[in-house]
Amino acid sequence: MTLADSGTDFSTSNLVAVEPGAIREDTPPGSVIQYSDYELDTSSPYAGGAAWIEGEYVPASEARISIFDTGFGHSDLTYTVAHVWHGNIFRLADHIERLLDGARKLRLASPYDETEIAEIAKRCVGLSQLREAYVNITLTRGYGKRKGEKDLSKLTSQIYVYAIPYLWAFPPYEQIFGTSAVVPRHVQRAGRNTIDPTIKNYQWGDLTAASFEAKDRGARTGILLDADGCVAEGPGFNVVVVKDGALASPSRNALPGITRKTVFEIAHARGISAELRDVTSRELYDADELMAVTTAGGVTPITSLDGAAVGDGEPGPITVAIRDRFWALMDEPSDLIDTIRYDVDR
Ligand SMILES: Cc1ncc(COP(=O)(O)O)c(C=O)c1O
Repeated sequence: MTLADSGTDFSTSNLVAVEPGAIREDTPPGSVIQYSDYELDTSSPYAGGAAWIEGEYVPASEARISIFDTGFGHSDLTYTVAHVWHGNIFRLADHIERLLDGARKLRLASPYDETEIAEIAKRCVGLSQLREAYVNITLTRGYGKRKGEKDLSKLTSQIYVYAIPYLWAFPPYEQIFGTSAVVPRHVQRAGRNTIDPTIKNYQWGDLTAASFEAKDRGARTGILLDADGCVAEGPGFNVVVVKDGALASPSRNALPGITRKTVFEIAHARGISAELRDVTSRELYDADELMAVTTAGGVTPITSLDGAAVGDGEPGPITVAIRDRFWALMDEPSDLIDTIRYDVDR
């Protein structure tokens, strides 16, 4: 399938939402990515999306936060996005650990501990009834008693959580058939001495500019370099290069992605070398295979870079093997997954 005949409108957002009201995206028949077959009980106001805002569960459509929250005004926050697949939430503890590590670097105190955050997240999913969900946990510096308070010591931090139908950075058909990327000419990824990209944050100015440039140049997404010309990351994903059977991904100016961690573990379990290190732009263009890896897009083969084929222009064997193993993990009992309880009182 080419991108042109997929029928998708490649709007400027890097996330591809399912149809309004729908809870499933079309997936290629027989592929490893298949939604659960179930119906929502729409008598519950939480059906299809639930949020936790200031100590209360609310239907996602009613979730509102204060305009005075410095998360909004100054992007003074950190967040994570975990996913639920076939009723199992994946690596929630790792997501919360990364969230709280980021908070520590920002000197941002969490109002809840790991266990409490995990319970809230799982309950949002349970209430939503979604077997496949996108789960956002955002920790902001919050707001003060005085409207627009800027004295950081007078702000009360907040945690907001929501579970909604899956939002794909790379929808299933791109994960199966491949996608296209460009290296932006006009923007670089913020470096660690600016807005530290290892702390997951809503500063998306550079990533959004890259998405626009990619669209202008007829590609699906962008792979940003850093100020040294080394590979950083893309709008919502880590980049993994494959050369001569070995994997490499940038050790700096990129988020320590949970999906990338999983990809590396899968590789190591198969005796494939996988290394975090500087990756030069030359290595990007010389790669045998390229992967975009993210919670919101699994393991997606990038089959075209700056209009030229990557390798032979088809999803490569290592990428495909890792992608399939990644999705298989969602159904295997292990300490990577937690089964959601959907039977709790609504
Ligand atoms: C900028 C950026 N890099 C990388 C990733 C991938 O991280 P993860 O695998 O933890 O979802 C994301 C996820 O959304 C991201 O926003």
